[in-house]
Amino acid sequence: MTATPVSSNTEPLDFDSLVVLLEHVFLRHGTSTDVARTLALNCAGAERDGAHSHGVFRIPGYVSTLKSGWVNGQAVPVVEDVASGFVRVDAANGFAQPALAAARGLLVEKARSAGIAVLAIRNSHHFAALWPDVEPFAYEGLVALSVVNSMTCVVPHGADRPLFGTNPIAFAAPRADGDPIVFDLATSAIAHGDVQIAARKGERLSPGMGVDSLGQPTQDPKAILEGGALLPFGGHKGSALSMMVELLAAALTGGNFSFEFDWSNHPGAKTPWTGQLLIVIDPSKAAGQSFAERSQELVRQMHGVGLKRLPGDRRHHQRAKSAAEGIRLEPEVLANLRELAGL
Ligand SMILES: NC(=O)C1=CN([C@@H]2O[C@H](COP(=O)(O)OP(=O)(O)OC[C@H]3O[C@@H](n4cnc5c(N)ncnc54)[C@H](OP(=O)(O)O)[C@@H]3O)[C@@H](O)[C@H]2O)C=CC1
Ligand SMILES: O=C(O)C1=NCCCC1
Repeated sequence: MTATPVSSNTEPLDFDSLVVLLEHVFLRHGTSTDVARTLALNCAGAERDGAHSHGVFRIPGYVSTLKSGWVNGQAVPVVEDVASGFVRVDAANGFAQPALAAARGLLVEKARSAGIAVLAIRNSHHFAALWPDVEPFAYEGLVALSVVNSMTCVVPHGADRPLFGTNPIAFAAPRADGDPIVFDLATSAIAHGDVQIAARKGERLSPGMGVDSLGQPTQDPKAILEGGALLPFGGHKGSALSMMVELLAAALTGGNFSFEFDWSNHPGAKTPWTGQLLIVIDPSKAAGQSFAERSQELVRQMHGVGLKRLPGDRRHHQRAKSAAEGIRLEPEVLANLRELAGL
């Protein structure tokens, strides 16, 4: 690894320098070089794209989790070729992204030959944004959908206690002109990371996002974090989607439901120990070569009815801005990263 020196002032960082800095942090806290590289690219990519709830904000959580012994930063995923359209990976109590990386080649090969392929990851920890897992498939002309479950903090619609995780769903599809169509959303009214950020900033949340420890509606993020819980987005509809994520990411993969793991013996552990499912489709097997044209037509029509912003537009705008101007971190955030990296 060639480390580009990272300055200690508030000058913006280029992407590669941020990746190297984060690699140092992961390596210093016991991950293998492959895992360090994979997680550093993922986390720096989120920061570059302005996905702040899953950018460098997450690094202290990764570090405390690695220190706690909850996750194996050196895990070597075990890939199983189980059927013509099915790949299974045991992440071996490691992170989900290296498990996806290990199975990716086989997954794409199967999707291209069978038209569709499923990747079931179990025994894995996902602490990141989900869009980086699906977006690259769309740049290769494939459609991808992924779900991952997290930790119990969401009250199912109509229930009175939390059970589900914040359980995101990410989708990516190619289009003829421009970047792929990508969305990535928590099935809770707000991601847990954004509640933490709001609590730190002393901001109040919009109504309908969470309840306090007595189950009463609250807009105070601290009340949600200290014994309270989140609500699903869209009432019974988001709740049904969150239930689906539990079924696909945990029951179908052999991973834990959000309520099944107990990290109480690992103080500092933050990463949910669950599962993840990916479905990859080769659209050329269905609609022929026309899919990207058809998705472009849909975008054209959406713009035609006055839509200014598609899901993913903000990220791509921020990505271009970061490429032109660099990635700006708060001085204390940068200082903390350098300290964690031992630089
Ligand atoms: N690993 C895990 O277990 C978990 C991870 N997460 C992650 O948290 C992140 C944040 O999730 P969440 O807070 O739900 O995301 P947001 O609500 O911020 O955004 C959800 C999606 O909607 C798009 N979007 C937002 N506002 C608009 C708008 N006004 N018009 C059009 N599109 C819009 C976003 O695009 P754009 O990105 O361009 O703004 C994005 O694709 C995700 O990356 C998710 O994967 C969440 C829960 C658990
Ligand atoms: O923001 C969230 O919600 C989560 N992100 C990472 C994993 C735990 C839940």
